[in-house]
Amino acid sequence: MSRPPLPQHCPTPRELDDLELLVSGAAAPILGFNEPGSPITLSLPGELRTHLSQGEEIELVDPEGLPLARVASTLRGLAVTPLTHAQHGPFRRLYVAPAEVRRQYAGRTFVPVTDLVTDVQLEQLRRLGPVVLVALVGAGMPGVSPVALLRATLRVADLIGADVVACPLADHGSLADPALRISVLRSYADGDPVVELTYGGHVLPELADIARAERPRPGEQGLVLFFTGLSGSGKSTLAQALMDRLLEQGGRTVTSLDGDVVRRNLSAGLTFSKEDRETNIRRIGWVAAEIARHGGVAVCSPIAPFDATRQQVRAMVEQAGGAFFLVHVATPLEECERRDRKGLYAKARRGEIPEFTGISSPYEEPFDANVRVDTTGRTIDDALGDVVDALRTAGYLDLSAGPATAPAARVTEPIVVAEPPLPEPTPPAEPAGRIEATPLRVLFVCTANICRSPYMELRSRQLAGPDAGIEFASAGTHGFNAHPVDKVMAGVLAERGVSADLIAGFASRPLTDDLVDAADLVLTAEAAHRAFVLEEAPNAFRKAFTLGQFAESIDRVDPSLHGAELVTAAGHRRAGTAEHHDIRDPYRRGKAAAEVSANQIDDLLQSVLRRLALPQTGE
Ligand SMILES: Nc1ncnc2c1ncn2[C@@H]1O[C@H](COP(=O)(O)OS(=O)(=O)O)[C@@H](OP(=O)(O)O)[C@H]1O
Ligand SMILES: Nc1ncnc2c1ncn2[C@@H]1O[C@H](COP(=O)(O)OP(=O)(O)O)[C@@H](O)[C@H]1O
Repeated sequence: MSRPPLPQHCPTPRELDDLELLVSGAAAPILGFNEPGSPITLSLPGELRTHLSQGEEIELVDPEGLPLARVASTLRGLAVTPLTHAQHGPFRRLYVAPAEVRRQYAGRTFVPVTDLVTDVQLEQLRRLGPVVLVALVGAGMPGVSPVALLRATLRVADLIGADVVACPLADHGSLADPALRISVLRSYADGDPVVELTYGGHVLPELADIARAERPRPGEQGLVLFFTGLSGSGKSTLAQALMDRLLEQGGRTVTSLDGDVVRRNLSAGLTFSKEDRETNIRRIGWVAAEIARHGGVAVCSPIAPFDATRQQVRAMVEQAGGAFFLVHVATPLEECERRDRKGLYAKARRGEIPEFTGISSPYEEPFDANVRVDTTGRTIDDALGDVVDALRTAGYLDLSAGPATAPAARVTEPIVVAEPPLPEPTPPAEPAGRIEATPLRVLFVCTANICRSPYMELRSRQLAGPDAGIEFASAGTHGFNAHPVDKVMAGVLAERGVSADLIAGFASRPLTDDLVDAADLVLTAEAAHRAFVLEEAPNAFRKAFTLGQFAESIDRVDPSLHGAELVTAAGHRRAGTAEHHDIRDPYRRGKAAAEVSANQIDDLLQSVLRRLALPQTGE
């Protein structure tokens, strides 16, 4: 008698990478999922957990349904029995198991690579002798896409006569990740040296084309504009108006995924149950992500009432390399019902339409919207202006010179879509009744301007408020143009109450002499950044400090001094830089590390901002 087929489960990309580590022996001594203290975990739906707990097996399949392994519950965790190996995918030949790597490359130095190699790193590699570059390509690990990392690492290997191995080590966002990384690398090196690359330098010119393709400017990156809100809130109207602007401007391919239209085509036959709504939104998300993957703009306007489903769409889009921009059309229910354009609210109130959003089915307000627009009592153009402004500030699209709101500029202003101007930091509104009219300009500096210095800048703006008489900006010694805040750090900022608009409006930039010149005070994360600033701009000597050093220095000067006077005084009584002043880089070290750095920064900002802010008149 044939046995009934095993229940199947398709793991997440991260879990699939972990499965490969387990099967290849790279994770040894970890042998299965969910072992105590191990970050290699598999999360399963309730019914499959029950199945396992009854001593039955389940089958893990890849997204195409190919069975990869069987899993059974044991005392240690979930044991894995491999079935088939993943056989396709770019550069598959480089995914060599540790035992084979040891056989081929014994005696070499092993160097993990997670990003495009820099000039400084190439020199380091040349000094190491014969090396094997281990490209860590697991989910969330490389700074570029896995295929780009492998293509780039092969080029570097050509330059120095090295070999390349792909290792699917993923980022689990866990405190156990560093230990796992060491252990996995040891399984390849087997006693041969493992050397980490130093941080810093400029991406090699030989890799410039890969860097360019991987890090498109916001004006070239695929973009999903997702309008969510109640029926009648104005989603379709605003989405359509925005589409028109995009089309009038030209230069991008634009696809509309309107709620009603999708319901008549892609999602025909679905009901308005929670389950069917989720299916509907995931379909929209899937199509939108594919559009973004190829650099297009998708404009979506379904109700999308559930936060979790919207998050799934965001993840799909970001996974495809696109940007996800959420517009909450926050017109209140009373206004939507007053409009009742299609007479549906009246029917819903009479009980003729079951599960009607806002009446008999929930709408979960987004907490992560890039912009929130209440259309009550406003013209369409006016409401659309909020969206256009937010898109420009975030650096995604500049439609501000479009014909609809600026008729005078219609014929005179050509618009370059591919390279939108970087958003200027918005100066705080002119404070009334201040002692000094010119604000103090503070520039924060770290390496890439995506993690520590954005945290310092945005948190300072929030803590100091608009009336402190201080302008905050940030830049990176090795910053790229227009990258958003690192996701983990953005989460910490949001949890600490920094507004979504502020976070979304951030765009990274490289440090320039002009930025240093324009600043009254330069505060860096580490002493190395301060040294970099001074190398480029030696005259900045008296105004450049590490944040910790500045906090210590201001304790030494007259406590009645504030603002620019305080900076001058501190410049003459500076504390030395000390290692304990440095704020360590939490990038890619998970949430806990980001919080440690954020706490350290918060402590320092508390004392620094209080002294920098000018006392209010009348105090
Ligand atoms: N029960 C119920 N609840 C909400 N809406 C209803 C319902 N039944 C029909 N309609 C009409 O369908 C439109 C919403 O479809 P969506 O696909 O956007 O909804 S969802 O995102 O799947 O929740 C919505 O259109 P919009 O007004 O454009 O939002 C309604 O016209
Ligand atoms: N400022 C505004 N922005 C958008 N729509 C508005 C505005 N003021 C009034 N409306 C009207 O509200 C209705 C919104 O309907 P629609 O765009 O179909 O909403 P939804 O797609 O969210 O169901 C339209 O009749 C539109 O003319």
